[in-house]
Amino acid sequence: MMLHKNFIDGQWVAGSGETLNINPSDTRDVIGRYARADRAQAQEAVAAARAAFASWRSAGIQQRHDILDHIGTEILARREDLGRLLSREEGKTLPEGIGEATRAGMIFKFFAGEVLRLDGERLPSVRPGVEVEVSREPLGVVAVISPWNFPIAIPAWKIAPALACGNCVVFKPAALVPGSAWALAEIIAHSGLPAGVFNLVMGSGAEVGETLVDSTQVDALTFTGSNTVGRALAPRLVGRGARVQLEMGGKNPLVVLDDADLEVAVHCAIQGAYYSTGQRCTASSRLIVTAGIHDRFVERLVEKMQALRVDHALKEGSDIGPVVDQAQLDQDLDYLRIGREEGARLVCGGDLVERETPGYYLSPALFTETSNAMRINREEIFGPIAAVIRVQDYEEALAVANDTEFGLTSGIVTTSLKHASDFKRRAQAGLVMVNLPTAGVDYHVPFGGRKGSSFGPREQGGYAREFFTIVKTAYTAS
Ligand SMILES: NC(=O)c1ccc[n+]([C@@H]2O[C@H](COP(=O)([O-])OP(=O)(O)OC[C@H]3O[C@@H](n4cnc5c(N)ncnc54)[C@H](O)[C@@H]3O)[C@@H](O)[C@H]2O)c1
Ligand SMILES: O=CCCC(=O)C(=O)O
Repeated sequence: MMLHKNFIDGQWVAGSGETLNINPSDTRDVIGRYARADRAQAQEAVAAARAAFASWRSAGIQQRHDILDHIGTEILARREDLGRLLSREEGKTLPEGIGEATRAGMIFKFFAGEVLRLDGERLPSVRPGVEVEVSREPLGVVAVISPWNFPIAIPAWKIAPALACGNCVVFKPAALVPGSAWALAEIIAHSGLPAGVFNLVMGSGAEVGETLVDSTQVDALTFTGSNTVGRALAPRLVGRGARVQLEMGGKNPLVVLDDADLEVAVHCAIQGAYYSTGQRCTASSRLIVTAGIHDRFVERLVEKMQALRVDHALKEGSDIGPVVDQAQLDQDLDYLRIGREEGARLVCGGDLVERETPGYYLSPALFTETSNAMRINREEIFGPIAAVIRVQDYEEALAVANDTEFGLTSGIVTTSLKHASDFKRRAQAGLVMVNLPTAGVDYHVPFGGRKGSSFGPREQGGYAREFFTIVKTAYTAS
């Protein structure tokens, strides 16, 4: 089996060890061998990025555009294969895997366009005979640290804007999903980028991640992952004057009001809570339902849940793939136990499921009779588990929805324009969804949360430049 190497300063290099990645739908299936970088290699990657910065920052915008556009074209041309690899490695179903690969391609295309739209301002000065220009400059070396659950789209929405704005990149993917990261890196490596502008270092958070975080040659870190890790890293970057952007967990509410269309409500709950095995930062884990529709909603939801097929991610007809690995499965099972101990009623799912292939299969689970104070409603589970919280009216629903330390996405299902408009104004979240699942976002508009979910400027869309550039104000005597 070929060893997939790290990419440093334009060269493919072996690491100090190697990692095997395993298919969570079939644990007998070893996907590949991946080089594991150590501290020294992470430092070499940073040094290469630093050395490449001077010329990349002044590369013409046509060259930058063409390279990003080429990467996007290549990803789109290979989306079926990339999607298959992603699904085999992460466990989301094949349509979801191909969808994510497609999204990554579109992101590179979008940021190719952004290269041409990076604008500045020319303003009159308050002093006669003086002109003012406001321009944007790249930051330097950007470290990209990403999680396992969107192994190609999240790296894409960090790497593409970083390069578009003229930065050099050192990319450290999550250790569970080196395959998708390596495939993306291989496309980037063949795109015509000068050596050192983009570097891939696969390895552990404790070794490679920590090295990037503490390197004084790294000017910015864009991180997506858990709150525990993100919050611990941020002060170290801020402390040495580096920029940091964190996208972290969620405990996203979906409010269902009495006047909701029942089928829309159930569709949003199924999609938001269980697709991608519930392993999305945007997943709906708290279903906040008013009393008048509560019983009908639960009954119909359980009916639909029972029809979901949990099976091998690559099998046609699978709605939900496996949990990503044993550690995440243990966490899910722990929360199922905690929910029961807290007095919640498990009305559906939560069973380990046996299929033709040995994998981490868990049937989608629903708790009812829960309160917002329970741990299952306060802590991110990150699996196919949701809990219903019964409330009396809209005001109570809104208060419960906002009563969380997180604030990534918040959804409502209603036919009332008044409540929908009010919810859009008062939901304490970075993303608000009306009659749509809480998960599933566009690639050309800002993405990010509030409160404990995020820190720093938004990712994606034109807003991405706020993080990846620094503003300069120049005064000229005319
Ligand atoms: N808000 C968002 O946009 C978003 C998107 C996807 C996932 N997430 C969150 O990600 C989490 C799941 O992903 P995960 O388990 O990979 O998260 P994680 O925090 O364990 O790891 C994320 C990344 O950080 C690295 N890392 C770990 N320890 C490190 C350290 N000490 N120093 C530097 N790097 C370190 C990991 O190797 C990995 O690459 C969930 O909490 C989920 O909500 C958030
Ligand atoms: O897991 C975080 C990203 C979620 C996302 O991109 C989506 O819901 O579409």
